[in-house]
Amino acid sequence: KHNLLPPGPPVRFLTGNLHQRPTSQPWLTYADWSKQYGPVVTLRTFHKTEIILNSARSALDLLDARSAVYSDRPVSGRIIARSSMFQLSSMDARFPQYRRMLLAGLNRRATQRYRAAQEQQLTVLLRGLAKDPEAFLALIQTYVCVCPSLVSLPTAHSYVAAIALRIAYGYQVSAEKDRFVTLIESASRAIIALRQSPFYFELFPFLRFLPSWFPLAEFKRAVAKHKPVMDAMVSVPFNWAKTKIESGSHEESFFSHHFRPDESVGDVPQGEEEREILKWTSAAIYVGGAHTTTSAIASFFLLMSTHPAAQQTAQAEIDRIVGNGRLLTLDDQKHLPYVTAVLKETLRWAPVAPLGLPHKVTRDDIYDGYLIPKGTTVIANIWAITHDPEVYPNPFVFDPARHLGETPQRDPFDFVFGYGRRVCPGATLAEESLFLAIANILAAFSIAKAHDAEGKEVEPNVEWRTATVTFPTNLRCLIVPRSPDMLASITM
Ligand code: HEM
Repeated sequence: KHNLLPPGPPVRFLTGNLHQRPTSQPWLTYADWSKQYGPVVTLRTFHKTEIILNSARSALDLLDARSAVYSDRPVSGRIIARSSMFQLSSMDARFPQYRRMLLAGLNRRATQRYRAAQEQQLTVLLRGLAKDPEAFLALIQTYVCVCPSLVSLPTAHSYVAAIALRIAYGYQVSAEKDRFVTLIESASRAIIALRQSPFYFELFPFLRFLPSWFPLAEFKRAVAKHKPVMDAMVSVPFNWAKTKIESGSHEESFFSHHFRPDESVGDVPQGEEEREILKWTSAAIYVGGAHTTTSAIASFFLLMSTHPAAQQTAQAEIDRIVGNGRLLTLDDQKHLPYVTAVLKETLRWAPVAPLGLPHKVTRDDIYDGYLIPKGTTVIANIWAITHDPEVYPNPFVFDPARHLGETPQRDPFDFVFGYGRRVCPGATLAEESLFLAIANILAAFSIAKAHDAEGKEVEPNVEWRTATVTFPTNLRCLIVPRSPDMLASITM
């Protein structure tokens, strides 16, 4: 048995499971397969092996407990986004420093530095929501670049974009068509376009050595086309922030905290390589944080519109704490367990990254008697894990109360932010930005199902985008201020 891979759907000669690979919401198909083949499922495509972990136990046993060998990334991603923090090999000499820099700049103590900026952006968000709730929802979608027809809408009011850029660089998003937001969104679209490139390149990475005029090297031409905007995404904000620091007119940020303008000053000299790492870690804050947090806020709107009782319970809790209508801050969180439970349940019910990011194992391993060969891509099916009835009874029911009481169910934060040495370094910041957003939105607004032209409620008909970061599309709901006074006082 030790030479056997974990079970999986039957393979065809040469192409393996290619004919069965799901093209839409693969996490659902993988979860179905796990009922037949067990929680650890093998998939083969030509010579490539992928192992999908569909249970909490297998994900924690392998990706967390054996993280020393399960923390590499597959090569294909590295080809798409060279030097990107997300794809950096765990064997790369720069990896520990990348991680250290991100964790030190984004841990709970460090994020306190950004509280004022977060609260300021929050006021902008609440005002924007009051002024044009419909547009706000469109903006969320624009932000994720799922709908090209919406891309021209102003993204400047986006709470998350603004927070990410302020925290990363101390940059304040300007009114409409902000140049950094536009640039970064163009680069995000380029990355999405590259991900849709021919699959054979992913399967046979050696094709990257073909000259770009070669017929099969289409992907290489696409990389060359998109490279300038992807490079600009990291270097333009970097150069802006550097100039600000050098002129002494900067706002405190992740960047300013790590950047040393003069190499000879300070106890740690800053060389070319360290600057390069800082450039990519700063960009990772936007790339990693913006779409994910936005997706969670979108799911929150959807769930509040369909679960009025949960919404009212959360609002009653908020009203008891801040009857006077002030802005809720992170210091209030300890008094708001139900609101915190709404946040946890939103991320459990609609995990933002249903398949996380792929890991790669760096040496042969044995698990439950099966072989997991060196080089295998290992994917945690986060969606299946947060819908596992053994961990979360009645998993399809949205029930914040499951996270409360003497014996709360397992904290979904243990799963939704990934695992081991690759666990999301922005988890604390994400939790804080999300808490601030949802608590204050609940304090100020009521969220209900959208109405049709005759004023009748319309059942939401959302579809979940198939991508690394999913998102409820076709999202519509009715957002109305709970009371004009309350709104006026918290956005004053
Ligand atoms: C609701 C919000 C978020 C969710 C659900 C989320 C989830 C994830 C997941 C599942 C991974 C992959 C972990 C793995 O490979 O096992 C990840 C990686 C990452 N996330 Fe997040 N994330 C969120 C917000 C953020 C924020 C706010 C930031 C930055 C400030 C961020 C920065 C990153 C980075 C840089 C990585 C790559 C880590 C690495 O490859 O070593 N994320 N995130």
